[in-house]
Amino acid sequence: MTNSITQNALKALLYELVTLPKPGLVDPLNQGPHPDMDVYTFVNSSLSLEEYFANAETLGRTFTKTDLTQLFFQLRQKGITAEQKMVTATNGINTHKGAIFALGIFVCAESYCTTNHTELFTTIQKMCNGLVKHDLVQNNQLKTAGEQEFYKYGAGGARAQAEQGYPVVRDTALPFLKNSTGSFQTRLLDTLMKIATITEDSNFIKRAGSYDSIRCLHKKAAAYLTAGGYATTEGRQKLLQLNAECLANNYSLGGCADLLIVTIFVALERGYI
Ligand SMILES: CC(C)(COP(=O)(O)OP(=O)(O)OC[C@H]1O[C@@H](n2cnc3c(N)ncnc32)[C@H](O[C@H]2O[C@H](COP(=O)(O)OP(=O)(O)OP(=O)(O)O)[C@@H](O)[C@H]2O)[C@@H]1O)[C@@H](O)C(=O)NCCC(=O)NCCS
Ligand SMILES: Nc1ncnc2[nH]cnc12
Repeated sequence: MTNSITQNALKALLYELVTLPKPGLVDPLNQGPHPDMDVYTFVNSSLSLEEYFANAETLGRTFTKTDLTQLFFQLRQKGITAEQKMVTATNGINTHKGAIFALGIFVCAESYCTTNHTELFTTIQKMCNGLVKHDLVQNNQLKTAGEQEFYKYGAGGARAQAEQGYPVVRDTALPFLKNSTGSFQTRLLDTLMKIATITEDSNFIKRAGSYDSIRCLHKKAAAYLTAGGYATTEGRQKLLQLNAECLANNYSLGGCADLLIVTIFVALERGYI
């Protein structure tokens, strides 16, 4: 039977998916600016990752060396295989590349921490120590959106979050979700928007074509929360407006979605939700 860490990882993917109405993202009512994927594509993608999370969990539990960067590089090999499985399950569509990276790290680290009685975010920092330098500074073939944005703007994207021990999750999203009240939908949507107030989402920046555009997203997400979030009529109106803008301009919040996924995972592990 699948153990609870792996189950919580799968739950986190599905909780994020069914949350609606999410701006710039796929949900059960809307494909947002992602015409090549829908909710079924994400269900197929999520289930294809079960074995990967189980492997990440085993890796964390059985790792005995002191240099935790070796744990990360062993996990990455499994992540590359998981990406191939995801692409097969989705007929070639990139649904969860960012989540394979981020949630894989959280699952592996959580499992390591449970066995070794260490703190989660510090363990992640140790696993990902030097990652930006390894992947971006010493890399002269910058191909992906994240790699090119590092070259153009110095933004470290998904790797920088990991190397810093996910400060967006640790200091902002997780305390926010823990203290939130109301329906699940309201809590998770508001947490997504909280994440969107501060995240340098490389997916959004790539689609918008400029780094400055992310400041505009930060402001709109903050205005939604100031209006009272999803529990208020004004908040809902602002969210629907942002949804429409994302659709019209082809903006995606893929990186924010991944950070919501890992926040949900930790909240489930700690019994906050
Ligand atoms: C380190 C990797 C994640 C590879 O990263 P990449 O170089 O692509 O770097 P980033 O762009 O920085 O991040 C990748 C995805 O991570 C999500 N993300 C973005 N910003 C953040 C952030 N600030 N914090 C956390 N996470 C973030 C986001 O994922 C979502 O968007 C995906 C779709 O986006 P993208 O791939 O750019 O777009 P396309 O497929 O072209 O489609 P369109 O949407 O434009 O149509 C989706 O998957 C969401 O999950 C970022 O995209 C990791 O993959 C890795 O380690 N790779 C290297 C493997 C390797 O080492 N190979 C060599 C052998 S050793
Ligand atoms: N719901 C979603 N829509 C689009 N990209 C995503 N990446 C992770 N979750 C996503």
